[in-house]
Amino acid sequence: MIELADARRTLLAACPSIAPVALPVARADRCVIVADVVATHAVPPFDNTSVDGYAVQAADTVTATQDQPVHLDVLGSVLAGSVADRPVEPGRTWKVMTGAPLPAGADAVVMVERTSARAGSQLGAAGDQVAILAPARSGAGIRRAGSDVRTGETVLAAGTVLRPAHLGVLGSVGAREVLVYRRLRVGVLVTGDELVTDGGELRPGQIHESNRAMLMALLVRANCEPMDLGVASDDVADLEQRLRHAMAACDVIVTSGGVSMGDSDPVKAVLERMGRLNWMQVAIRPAKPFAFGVLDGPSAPVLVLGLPGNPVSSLVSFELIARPALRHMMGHVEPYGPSVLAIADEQLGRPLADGRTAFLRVLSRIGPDGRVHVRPVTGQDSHQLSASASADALAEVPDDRTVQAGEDVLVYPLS
Ligand SMILES: Nc1nc2c(c(=O)[nH]1)N[C@H]1C(S)=C(S)[C@@H](COP(=O)(O)OP(=O)(O)OC[C@H]3O[C@@H](n4cnc5c(N)ncnc54)[C@H](O)[C@@H]3O)O[C@H]1N2
Ligand code: MOO
Repeated sequence: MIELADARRTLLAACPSIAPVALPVARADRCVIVADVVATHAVPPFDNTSVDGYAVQAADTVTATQDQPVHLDVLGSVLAGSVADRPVEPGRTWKVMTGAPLPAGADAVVMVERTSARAGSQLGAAGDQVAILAPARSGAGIRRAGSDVRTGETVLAAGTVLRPAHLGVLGSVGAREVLVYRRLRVGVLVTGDELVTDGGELRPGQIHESNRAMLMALLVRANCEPMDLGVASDDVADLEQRLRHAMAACDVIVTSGGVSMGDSDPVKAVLERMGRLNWMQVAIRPAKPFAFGVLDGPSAPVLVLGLPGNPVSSLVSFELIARPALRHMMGHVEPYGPSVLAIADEQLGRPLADGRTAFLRVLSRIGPDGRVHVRPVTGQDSHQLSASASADALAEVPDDRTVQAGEDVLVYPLS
């Protein structure tokens, strides 16, 4: 058996690289950017007002009180998107709306609530007078040019995993497209003669298929574009035909089933004929068997990831081995998910010492101490998917020990 860390290292080293692509900003969420993004202009591009109010010279307002307001002549109104056509001079003011350019000559904006003109009032035409009820500090109510982003500043560094606010930042500096590692197109092929996909009556020996929808959803959550390759029967010709079709359309093919020691595993037979595959026995429970290889696709190399068929094994294999490889190909500097040091609320035992690190499915909660607490779900066998579905994390329990209630344990949130 091979340790998980070694299996992951070997796999990551074998992953083909993917050419970057320029995506419209609105379609780039969760992608990793390839190069630094440098602002070609300042944000905001000009001094502007942060409130609805009156742009003034602060010196004019020093004596203003509720009882003895300062009266200023209104030059007109400036809306966001328009510009004042003359400066503010002593005794004068422009009514300004949030985001409007600060008129020249003004050094403060008095909120409309601190004037005799209440919010929503129409007062703001040239010739009106407004009463200022409180003094304004110089600089109040003003957002300076470049106070968010300076010209020439690196707003996003290469390697950033884009989140919604980053897309906003790209918009704010005028970027329409961004160079990213693109989402991988990943074909999902489940295998097994016993699998029924149409929800119909089960004949003796048959079971309903469960892994395809699960793996496709896991891929979406990993920011990939899954492609359903259907269910291959244990017929070699059918399988080969499906795989060849997939190689033309996909960057990666994920298979489920047929990677253990079974006599008639067609996946093994076909993949071995198409390229060199690495068959691994990873020292983890579940998800021991795993296969991978790089096939010569018609236009580019195609990575094949062979997950075990047992549904829980498939899930755990994806989380611990396949997803890091996909993330690596999509430019993630940190391909592995986050871990949390949690407290075991119950004993996290293992049925037998078999040289494999157990990844028990656990349910987490935040305790009154503010820390993450976990307890195992009931049903830890690799066919007991319904039990695992109620878990939200994997707890790592080394082969040679049991984690006692109250002890710390490393956990990995599930997708
Ligand atoms: N002699 C040995 N036998 C097994 C070993 C071993 O080391 N020596 N390893 C076991 C482990 S661990 C696992 S995990 C499984 C992996 O088996 P395969 O990847 O070859 O998967 P299959 O044999 O095709 O299926 C296993 C099991 O899962 C069911 N299955 C498969 N695909 C689906 C699906 N899409 N939906 C629902 N259920 C599925 C299948 O019917 C089998 O019951 O091997 C052990 N054996
Ligand atoms: O690795 Mo298997 O997943 O133990 O059942």
